[in-house]
Amino acid sequence: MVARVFIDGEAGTTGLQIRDRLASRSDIELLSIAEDRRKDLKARADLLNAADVAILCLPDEAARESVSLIENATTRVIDASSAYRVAEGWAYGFAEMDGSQAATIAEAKRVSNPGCWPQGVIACLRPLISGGLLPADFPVTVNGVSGYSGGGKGMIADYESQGPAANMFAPYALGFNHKHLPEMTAYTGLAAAPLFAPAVGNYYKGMLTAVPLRLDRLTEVPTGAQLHAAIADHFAGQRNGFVEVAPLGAIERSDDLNPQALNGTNRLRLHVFANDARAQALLIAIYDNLGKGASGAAVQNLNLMLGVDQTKSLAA
Ligand SMILES: NC(=O)C1=CN([C@@H]2O[C@H](COP(=O)(O)OP(=O)(O)OC[C@H]3O[C@@H](n4cnc5c(N)ncnc54)[C@H](OP(=O)(O)O)[C@@H]3O)[C@@H](O)[C@H]2O)C=CC1
Ligand SMILES: CC(=O)N[C@@H](CCC(=O)OP(=O)(O)O)C(=O)O
Repeated sequence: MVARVFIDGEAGTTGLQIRDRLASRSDIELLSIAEDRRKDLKARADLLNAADVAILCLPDEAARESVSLIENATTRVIDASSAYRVAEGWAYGFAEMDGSQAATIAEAKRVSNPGCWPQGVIACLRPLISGGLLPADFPVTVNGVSGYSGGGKGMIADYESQGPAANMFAPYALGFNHKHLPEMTAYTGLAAAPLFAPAVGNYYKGMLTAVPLRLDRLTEVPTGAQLHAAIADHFAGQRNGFVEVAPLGAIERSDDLNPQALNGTNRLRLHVFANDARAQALLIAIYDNLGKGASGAAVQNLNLMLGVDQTKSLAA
């Protein structure tokens, strides 16, 4: 069967990348909107209702509008915005998050694609909190750097107009109220929001999240080997998953800790570093903010929903 897919927001950064990934697929018919009617409610409503799956690559408010325009019971939705990440009735589209999440996504009518930042943080912390190595009320700080494409067309234009003169490393969200905090908190299993201090680098795409841990606060201090084993075990059972765990403390190539190392792929790689004598550890995740952080994850979720037994190449 050929599935009809409409990408609402197909001219944006995420939408274009999804289009590129689906263009050569013979099992998918892409429904496209005329350039001059991209924001026309009637034209969007017609295509949203004609689609088997609608992928929303829009600002939050426009994504909510698209959902409200769907009048039939058959159109399934993948929303790339942050409108529905912790909403009732929506499956969170991080397939490797738990053993059962891929099946939940496969059955869902409404899937919310994760934000780019939370996936790395959830991948690092969820196994440790659910495995009892860290308590839910552990005081967590998250740092990270993203390429400027994370800010969409507006930020891309801004950085590209400045070129090398643009800020190399610009911390932001300094009111500590970033829009990803609710999903980061909910799916890590933390009792309260972490202190999240992200930054944008002067490069196009690629992301690194870092969670430093002061373990000396705990009565039972896990070793680096125990932290690493809990994370590695958590992801060991993935079927066709894209999360990989580097050996404990391993930096095998100089490029391993480069935020751009997995650009152009749907992979997400985790690293654990530790000093047991000091009871300190650092958890790092590396991935492409436009790959596993957005378009790659959306295509992975689409494949699950369509029952495509995906190979690495289908999402990457
Ligand atoms: N970039 C990233 O790394 C990630 C982005 N996301 C999320 O995905 C969504 C899309 O982001 P991104 O692609 O970066 O954003 P862009 O700004 O690059 O693209 C958004 C697109 O939506 C279009 N649009 C805006 N309002 C409407 C409307 N009312 N009707 C129809 N089209 C509309 C815009 O039109 P126009 O071209 O005229 O501006 C634009 O083409 C956002 O919610 C974003 O937060 C999620 C994960 C990562
Ligand atoms: C560098 C940069 O600005 N990144 C964006 C996140 C991109 C993303 O994941 O967006 P959604 O949650 O809307 O899907 C930000 O921090 O707001």
